[in-house]
This record gives sequence, structure tokens and C-alpha cells, in this order.
Amino acid sequence: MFKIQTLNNISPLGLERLPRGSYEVASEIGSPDAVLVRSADMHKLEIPASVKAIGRAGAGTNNIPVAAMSQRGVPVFNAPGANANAVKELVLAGLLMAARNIPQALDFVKKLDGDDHALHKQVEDGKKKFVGFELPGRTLGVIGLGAIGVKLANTAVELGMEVFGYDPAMTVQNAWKLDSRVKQALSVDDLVAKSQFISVHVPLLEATRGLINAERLKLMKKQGVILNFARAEIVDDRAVVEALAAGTLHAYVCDFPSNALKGNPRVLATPHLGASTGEAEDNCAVMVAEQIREFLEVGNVRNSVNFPEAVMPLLPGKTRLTVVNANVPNMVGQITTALAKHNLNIADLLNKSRGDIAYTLVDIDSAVGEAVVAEIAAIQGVLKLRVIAAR
Ligand SMILES: NC(=O)c1ccc[n+]([C@@H]2O[C@H](COP(=O)([O-])OP(=O)(O)OC[C@H]3O[C@@H](n4cnc5c(N)ncnc54)[C@H](O)[C@@H]3O)[C@@H](O)[C@H]2O)c1
Ligand SMILES: O=C(O)[C@H](O)COP(=O)(O)O
Repeated sequence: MFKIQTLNNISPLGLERLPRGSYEVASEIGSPDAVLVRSADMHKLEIPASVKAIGRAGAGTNNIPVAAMSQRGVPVFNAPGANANAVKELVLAGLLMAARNIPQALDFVKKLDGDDHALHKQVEDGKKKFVGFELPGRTLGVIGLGAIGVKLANTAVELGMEVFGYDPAMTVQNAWKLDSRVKQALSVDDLVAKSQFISVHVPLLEATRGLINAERLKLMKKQGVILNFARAEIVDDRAVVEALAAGTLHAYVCDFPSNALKGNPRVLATPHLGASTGEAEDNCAVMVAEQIREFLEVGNVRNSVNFPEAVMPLLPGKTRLTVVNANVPNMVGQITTALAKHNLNIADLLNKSRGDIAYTLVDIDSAVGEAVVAEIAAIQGVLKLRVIAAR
């Protein structure tokens, strides 16, 4: 029986992928094998030694101590692209709200008073305060052309916008999906200088913290709009508030309210709603639950943010060893030598690496005794070892 601890509400559709006969799932559970999480901050949590994997039912993993988990030989999985459409739609809503002054207009309507005749008069007199602008011909700069950025850039092109994109590490798959009408910016500064709307879709990393700051805001076209549905720390709130006060920025649309932004009439903030649709919650939970299940039951790794992709079919009757080790020379040699010493025949072997981590799957024709397991576990550089019994 595998034990799964949930740190946030995870869609039942995803939890159903962990069959009750072999999985116990609860928010409070002793010695969990894996943790399922959304945005709960795990940095200050004590993560039990029993944890073999962490599944993020979403995209961003900045709430998870990924580097520390790598050192412990624990993969962190996420659900790439599973909530991208939900975020794209909310960004488009933000773009339109800013262009047409919709929140201010709705607020005006709420305050209307009098009989219908008086209301109509106030409407016709007042509407001139909310004159907006249309999107065709306007420029949008998308920083980060990943799952969300590509979808947004393509839709904006369809809406008639001139779209610039910047991403120094775009994947080939995303490059294939990007509309050829999206123009390449040469740098963040180049993109900022060209764009009236700027939308950030990068992960929170040291390199992206404060990506939109006072200096960059000065490069922007006058009356621009910043959209931030990535992470609060990527945009400097205080610099934004100053640019709004100076009238150089028209609006800041974001998913991350803060005290600095609160009450500012030019800030449109939603409460971290980017991925909050039934569809996205289901997609993320299903994807990550399936990945965790496959890792726990077979040792395969799909969509990990710190482990290499490692997928090898496990044939009936074979015992599988999964070994996480430092990515240094002679690890596979030492593992196979130990197996040979115990007269164990290797049926199949896969060794993959990513950065400092290497991951080896070894399928053996027979059962594996405790002595050889202890011998492999004692090899310097082995971080984690599991035996998956033959079925
Ligand atoms: N508001 C929400 O609810 C919500 C929902 C989903 C994702 N997010 C956030 O959005 C981020 C992006 O999500 P995604 O699914 O598109 O991720 P993704 O991994 O598919 O795409 C991120 C892209 O950013 C690029 N990138 C990294 N550093 C960069 C830099 N310095 N400059 C330019 N590009 C850079 C990467 O190469 C990658 O292509 C997530 O990491 C998460 O923080 C927020
Ligand atoms: O990175 C993400 O996927 C989003 O920020 C969504 O977070 P949530 O799962 O807490 O809604």
C-alpha cells in the first residue's frame, strides 16, 4: 500500500488515478511515500525521509525545495501545459479589461442612483470617462514562450495584435507551435521598448526575480500595460506603483495582490486565479497523479523538473532496481559489478542524467537479495535505491 499526503485540495478526478486498493490518500498521514501539492509552501516543512516523490499539480515549483530534494534523490514532478489554456484565457480577460477600462466602468455602474430615466442620463453622460482602445495593431510583448506564452502569443496574433516574443531557452516543441507571425525580440529590453502590452510567463528563478523593474519600466512605451500571471516577485510592485502614479503606465494587471498594490485604481488584481478552472484543476491532478503512480510502481520518470526523463517498460517476472546517484564516472560500472558478483543477470538497463543527478533502472531476471541491495546502497554517490518486486 502506497501512502500519499495531499497538502492542498487536489481534484478528485486526479486522486481517482490512485486506486484505493493500493493507495491511501489523506492530508494527514504518517510516513508518506509521495506528496501531492499545489501552491502550499513546502520550504519550511519538514519533509519525511519516507517521501520518494513530490507531485506539483500545476506548473510552478518555486514553492518546493527542489534543490534539497535533488540532494535527497527525490524527483519533483509537475504538470507542464495542463493549466496553460486557463491562464491564457485569464490573461486575455485582463488585457481586454485594461484596454476597455471595464473594472472602472463596472464600478461606476454599481454606484448609479435614481429612477431609470436618471440612470440612463448618468450612463450617457458618464461613459466618456471609460473610452478605451482596440487591440488590432497594438503591440504585445510576451516574455517566456513556454506552454502559456505560446498560446497567448498565438491568440493575440489572431486578434490582430503585433506580437513580439522573447525566450532564450525555448523548446523545439514550443517553437513548432508558435505562430510564424510572432516576431522575435532580441532581449528583454528590446521587447519592452517595442511593446505597449507586456505579459510575463517565466518561472520564478533568481534570473527572473525583478525582471520588470524601474529601469525596464522607463523603456516602455507611454501608457503601457503590464500583465503578470506568472509570479509576484517577477515584477517590482513598488516600481509599478510609481510608474502608475507618474502616468507613464496605464495599468498593471496581475494575479498577485499585495499591500503596495491594494486600492490602486489602475491595478487589476485577481487572487491567484490563473489555474482555477475545473478543467485545469482536473488536467493538472490527473497528469501528476499518473506520473507519481508510474514512478512509485515502476520507477519511470516523466515530466520531472529535477530528474531526467527515464522510461523503460517493466516486463513480467523481472525485478527492477531504481538507483538515484551522483552524475559521476563509474557509477553504472560499480552497480553492475555488484550484481555480477551476486550472480544476477541483467535483462535491461537504462541510465539517464540531468545536471548533477543520474538515474539508473536495472531489470534483473530473478529476485534480488538484501546483501546486494545493501552493497549497492553503500556505493559512494548512491542517493536512493529502491527494489520493485517482480509481478
Ligand atoms: N497564475 C497562475 O495561476 C499560474 C498558472 C500556471 C503557471 N503560472 C506561472 O507561469 C509560469 C510559466 O508557466 P508555463 O506553463 O508557461 O511554463 P513553461 O515551463 O512551459 O514556460 C516557461 C518558459 O519561460 C522561459 N524562460 C525561463 N527563463 C526565462 C527568461 N529569463 N527570459 C525569458 N524566458 C525565460 C523558459 O525557457 C520556458 O520556455 C510558471 O512557472 C508559473 O510560475 C502561473
Ligand atoms: O504554477 C501554477 O500552476 C499556478 O500558479 C497555479 O497554482 P495553483 O495550483 O495553486 O492554482
